[in-house]
Amino acid sequence: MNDDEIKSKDEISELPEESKILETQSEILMDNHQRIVNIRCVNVYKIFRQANLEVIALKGVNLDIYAGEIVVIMGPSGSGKTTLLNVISGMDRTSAGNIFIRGYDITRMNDQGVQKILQNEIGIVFQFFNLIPSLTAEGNIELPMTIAGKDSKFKKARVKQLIQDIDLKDRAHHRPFTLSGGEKQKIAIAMAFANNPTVILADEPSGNIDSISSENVMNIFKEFIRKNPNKSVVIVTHNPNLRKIADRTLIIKDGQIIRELGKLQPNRTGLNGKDDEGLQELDKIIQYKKDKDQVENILDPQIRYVEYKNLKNCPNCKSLNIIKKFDQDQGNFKLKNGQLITRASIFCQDCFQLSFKSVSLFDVQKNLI
Ligand SMILES: Nc1ncnc2c1ncn2[C@@H]1O[C@H](COP(=O)(O)OP(=O)(O)OP(=O)(O)O)[C@@H](O)[C@H]1O
Repeated sequence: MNDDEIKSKDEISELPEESKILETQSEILMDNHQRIVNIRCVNVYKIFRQANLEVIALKGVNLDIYAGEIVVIMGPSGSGKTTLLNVISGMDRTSAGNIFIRGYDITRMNDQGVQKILQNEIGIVFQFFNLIPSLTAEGNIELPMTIAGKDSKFKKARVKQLIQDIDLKDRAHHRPFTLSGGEKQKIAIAMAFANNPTVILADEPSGNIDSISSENVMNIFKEFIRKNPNKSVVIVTHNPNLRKIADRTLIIKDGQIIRELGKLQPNRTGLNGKDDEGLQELDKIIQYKKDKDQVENILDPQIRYVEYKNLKNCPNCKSLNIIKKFDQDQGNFKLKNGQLITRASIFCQDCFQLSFKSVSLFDVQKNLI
């Protein structure tokens, strides 16, 4: 069944006053190539403030997600992926910038308007499934429709269709604790589809399931877009396998989209193949962050001096009377030819010269005592 057959005109007229005004103001968004834009972020900022601490989680994100697309968002831990999904869904408010969902600017809506958009236009797949333990698979799938006020005849037909779509007929009456991770994830996806949203947002949908279930999840998303070419799926993940179904992959780092990768070519050797330049670059970024964290852990600011075996003498006067340490200033880690380069400083207690030497992370790890 094509999901568009389900959404009635009445549902649109149910939208609150404020969003109705916006609907008449904003036509369907199109880009320069006449593609329909289901999600548009314009210079989006999100700043978290806690006491004196300020974290800029999103720093001016601009993006368009088109109808018929599956877009994967990847990036190192803490780069802003979940924050981006949260502001797109309206679950969290932006600090600045605009977000349009199917033409509605949700940043200009009151909470009631955003809530309606969230109910009608957006389906969210959570990493930890978020199922109600006391309800059966069917009961969980029905829940978003009950919240949206759908009548029982509609709900019954829709649940039946969704259970069939996710191939879980024999588990329909089971409660979540009797289901596998993969089955729970399928139900979570059916819940996201329930109200026939324009946009599906999934946060690490393969995070807590095995690889076969992960393939199933990919197939469900692919099938959803094939049947509904006017809809979009956005997936945040660390799992490069999900790129297999992505039309585009956006790389986010430090709250900014820094790169866009296209569709994986079927003739390429594989996800980690030498020829997948973009993914290699992503690996480097993720590895860089991991290595940087690791170095920062080793270089505990409380421990000011670390011994570096390779440096025996002062480069200036060759004295052995030297103090060696790694420079821990922020920004002193660089990625060069795939190696994380940091800086060792050598202070000579005879000639009082301070010298520096670039060392790779490999050397740091090997030579630290
Ligand atoms: N509620 C919050 N209060 C304060 N800081 C937050 C909050 N939520 C996120 N952050 C910070 O914002 C930044 C981005 O976090 P976010 O969870 O979006 O990253 P992520 O890319 O999804 O990470 P991961 O891959 O580990 O899930 C991080 O520095 C995080 O600590």
